[in-house]
Amino acid sequence: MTATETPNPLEIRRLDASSSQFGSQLEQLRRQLSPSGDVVSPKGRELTQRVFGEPLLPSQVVQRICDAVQSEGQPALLRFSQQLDGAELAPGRLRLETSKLEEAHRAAAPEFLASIRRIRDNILAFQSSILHTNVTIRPSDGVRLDQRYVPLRRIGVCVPGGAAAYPSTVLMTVLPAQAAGVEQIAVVAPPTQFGAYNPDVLATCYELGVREVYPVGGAQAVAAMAYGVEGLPAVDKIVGPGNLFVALAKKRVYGEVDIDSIAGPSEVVIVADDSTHPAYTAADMLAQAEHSPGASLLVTWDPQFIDRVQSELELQLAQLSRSALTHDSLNAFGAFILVRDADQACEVTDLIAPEHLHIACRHPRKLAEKIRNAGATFLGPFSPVALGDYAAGPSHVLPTGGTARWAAGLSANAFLRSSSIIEYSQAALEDIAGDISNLATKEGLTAHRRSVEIRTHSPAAAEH
Ligand SMILES: NC(=O)c1ccc[n+]([C@@H]2O[C@H](COP(=O)([O-])OP(=O)(O)OC[C@H]3O[C@@H](n4cnc5c(N)ncnc54)[C@H](O)[C@@H]3O)[C@@H](O)[C@H]2O)c1
Ligand SMILES: N[C@H](CO)Cc1c[nH]c[nH+]1
Ligand SMILES: [Zn+2]
Repeated sequence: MTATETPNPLEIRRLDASSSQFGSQLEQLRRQLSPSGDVVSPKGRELTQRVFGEPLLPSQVVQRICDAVQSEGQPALLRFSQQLDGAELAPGRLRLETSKLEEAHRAAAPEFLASIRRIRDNILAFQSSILHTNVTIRPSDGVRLDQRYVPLRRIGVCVPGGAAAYPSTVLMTVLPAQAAGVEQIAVVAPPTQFGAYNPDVLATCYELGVREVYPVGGAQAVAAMAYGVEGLPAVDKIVGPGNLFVALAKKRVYGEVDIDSIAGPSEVVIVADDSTHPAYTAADMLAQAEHSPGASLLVTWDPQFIDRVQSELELQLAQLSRSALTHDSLNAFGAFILVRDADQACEVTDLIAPEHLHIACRHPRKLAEKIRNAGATFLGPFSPVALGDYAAGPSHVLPTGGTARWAAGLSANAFLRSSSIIEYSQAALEDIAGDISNLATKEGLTAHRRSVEIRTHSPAAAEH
């Protein structure tokens, strides 16, 4: 920016719960964050027009891409990588050579690798301790029931690479999978300096023992992992975050494969009062907005606190390396929400169902108990979201866009499939045979009834 240019003012929307328009304003905000919002930036619209020759919605773009990759395979994957990411990938070998990963690892700074190893230990300690374990019960004589957990065989991980590089996402996806015992892990990241060509991403993959890295991103990478293409065998489950196109593609391929959740653009609701420093709250809002896009919503019952945070935001923004992106993200997706009191703050938070909830007010744990819907909750002034993003142990891959109402964050348990085992003795079957007959008769399924009676009331049964 030159000295004569003035920056756009920071104009974060202000919502007031006492206003008659509050309901519709909040609804509009929720729609904007939702993955079914189907809203894309002007730049994105331009790209769509150029590639597809018409102004399609993101969901229509994703449908075109997934259909083409499913029917044509690798040629469609390469074509979209060229058209959307400007990448000229060779048809012969899609997967990055292991030597590239090894090189990045060798060149990595020892302090970086030391941090990766310490964080790995934190994540593995947490993820291993929450793993489901097999359950056996013997509710009566001759009856044994088991719930058995088996790791998935092969999974695919999306690592974003559009606006920032995410070695932390490699840690937060691969380690839970490894804690669960998954053997085959394929990582996809866009063919960019922030994605599959990022030395930190590659060094982290190598450090964790990942050897399958593919320089593809967006909906085309998700479709390739779901359907399988030459050089990239299909996976059983796709996990990891991404932009709207990645999120919509995961939604679309669900059923062909499993997915973790819709982990789209990052968001935080901060419930705060004057017991926390406004500089902390501003820093937390900026941290989320710098994901670009990233939504930062402050919910408070203290109007002066909002003004103090606004001043802090202006001060701190000027010092950030990603200042312009962060500024635009705050203007587009940020909000100050003034509520009546702590109870209304909980109601509003539950309606938004944010990916991250940071409660930075008095008695945070008490408030947390009143809120049902949040991907991950951070309590008190010294638990910023960045702690969970990078180091604490729970995965930072969390449900976004209101999906925390029903979805959970990624964890080692997401890589386990459960199945039940049922074993009865003849005497135990005889005990329950009458009930089965009654229900089977009601359903008119006489062959079902007979399959039990033949074991309990027949000459064959008498032989046992
Ligand atoms: N929820 C979480 O756990 C979590 C973790 C890390 C990051 N994030 C979020 O993930 C997002 C990552 O975004 P990103 O920018 O890095 O992108 P990304 O790497 O997820 O996707 C980039 C790809 O999208 C495709 N694409 C871009 N514009 C397109 C268009 N107009 N049409 C079709 N395809 C298009 C391109 O192929 C590109 O390679 C951020 O919003 C960040 O907040 C979320
Ligand atoms: N806040 C993102 C979604 O939870 C994760 C992340 C990675 N790096 C920094 N932050
Ligand atoms: Zn973050």
